Amino acid sequence: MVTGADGAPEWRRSPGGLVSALEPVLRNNSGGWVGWPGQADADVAPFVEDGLELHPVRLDSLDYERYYEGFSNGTLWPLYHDLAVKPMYHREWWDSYVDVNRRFAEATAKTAAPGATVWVQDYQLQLVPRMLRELRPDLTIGFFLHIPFPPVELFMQLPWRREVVEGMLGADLIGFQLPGGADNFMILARKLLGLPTSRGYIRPLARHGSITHEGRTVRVGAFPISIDSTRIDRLARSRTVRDRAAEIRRQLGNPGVIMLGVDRLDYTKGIDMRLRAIGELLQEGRLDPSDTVMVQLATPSRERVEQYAIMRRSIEEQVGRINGEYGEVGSTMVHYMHRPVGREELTAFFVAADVMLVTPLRDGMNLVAKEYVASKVRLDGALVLSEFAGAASEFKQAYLVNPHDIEGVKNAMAAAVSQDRESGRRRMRALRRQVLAHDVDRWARMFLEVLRSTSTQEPQ
Ligand SMILES: Nc1nc2c(ncn2[C@@H]2O[C@H](COP(=O)(O)OP(=O)(O)O)[C@@H](O)[C@H]2O)c(=O)[nH]1
Ligand SMILES: O=P(O)(O)OC[C@H]1O[C@H](O[C@H]2O[C@H](CO)[C@@H](O)[C@H](O)[C@H]2O)[C@H](O)[C@@H](O)[C@@H]1O
Repeated sequence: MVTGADGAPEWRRSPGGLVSALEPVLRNNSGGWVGWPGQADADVAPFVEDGLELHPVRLDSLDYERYYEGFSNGTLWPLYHDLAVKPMYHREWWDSYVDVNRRFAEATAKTAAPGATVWVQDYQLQLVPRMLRELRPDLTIGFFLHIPFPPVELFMQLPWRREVVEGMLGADLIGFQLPGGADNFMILARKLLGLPTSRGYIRPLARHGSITHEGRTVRVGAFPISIDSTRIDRLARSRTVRDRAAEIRRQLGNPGVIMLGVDRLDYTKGIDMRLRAIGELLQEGRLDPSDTVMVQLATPSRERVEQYAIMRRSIEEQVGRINGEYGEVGSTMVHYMHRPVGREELTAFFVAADVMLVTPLRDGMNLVAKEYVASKVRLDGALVLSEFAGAASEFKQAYLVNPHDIEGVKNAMAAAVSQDRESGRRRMRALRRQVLAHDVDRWARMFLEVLRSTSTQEPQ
């Protein structure tokens, strides 16, 4: 919820992959959504918006600071993203996390029909499965983690590690993006809680693991999330988007190469390193500033968290430096926008871009990479993709890079810029086949099928 120009509250779609992925799923399953209204201190009664049933849970300003900015994004986010910055451990943040998780569990317990299926989403709500099971043992509960689950040696830093793992174990099925995260969780359940677990590695979608906990069997699996590929493919083919893409090219001065980055402004996304790589390629004469343009769309995110503010300053400085050195009157090298754009506009940027740069240091999946591929209906374009994004496990035909190896990133960018048409088309065709066959609807169906099958099984 945001305050509109006339001072009245308005509803806007939240940025980020979780909402993009789940909106179509809820619509197709006629489910209700229990969530926070997106504005602190707002008292909002349950309502229906654009056909979706929404059940707001109130957060006050202190909850926002301690639970959302604090424990969720100052502790868990960096801890689960390979310590990209130092996680902070504060007892009052943890207390707030427990308190807010309890409120979500209570709101859900009140809302859910007898025997309903509840699907709890993401790291902000890891305690809800257990709390909800205590309140409503009749429910079937799934939990999905959208971000990476770290190796045991990192997770063990968390002072409340036991509580978090036990919280998640309240679910009947715990889903991760990749088998690696699921395996990490299984090892942790064995080592930290001494629980009996199945052996052998987990495979995406097919091979699941199981953990025995308090007389129940908890299933664990990998379910790589995706996008509404058909919708994006259709949007990219529409006249409006194609015309807008052509206009964007013109507005950028019809350069030979348009490079694009689209990210929440987050230190995990590797925006700074991709700018550094561009700066060096220009300096070495491997990119022609008169024929190349970079567009970076950076959606504002978690702006009051200190590390995000630091990152923003550093990125804006880099943009200024590159433009200062290589820009000319009437032709800017890096076009940087720090505001969200509409879905059609975003798709037009994907259609216009010759090279897409997705270089996170660590990322659960990265839906932007999938959206770019789904938008490339003419098989043009090239995707430079970090090996540390979940999407890399499906996108072998991308230009895969290690974002810690700047020379490797520069070489991949240079190769993507100069790829020959036929090999580029071959790569893009293979990427598109993957993303069109594995859409978000399939992801949700697979998860929910396994979840429903758990409610009928006997404990092992
Ligand atoms: N409409 C719109 N969507 C955006 C914008 N920036 C990012 N997104 C969407 O937010 C999602 C980002 O998801 P993902 O790449 O998985 O990374 P996340 O931000 O860590 O969830 C994608 O669906 C993007 O298309 C924007 O400016 N406008
Ligand atoms: O709600 P915000 O704090 O603004 O953050 C936006 C979302 O970011 C994260 O997205 C993750 O989920 C994506 C879909 O599964 C995945 O592709 C991406 O790699 C993840 O970073 C976060 O997990 C969500 O909870 C946030 O809503």
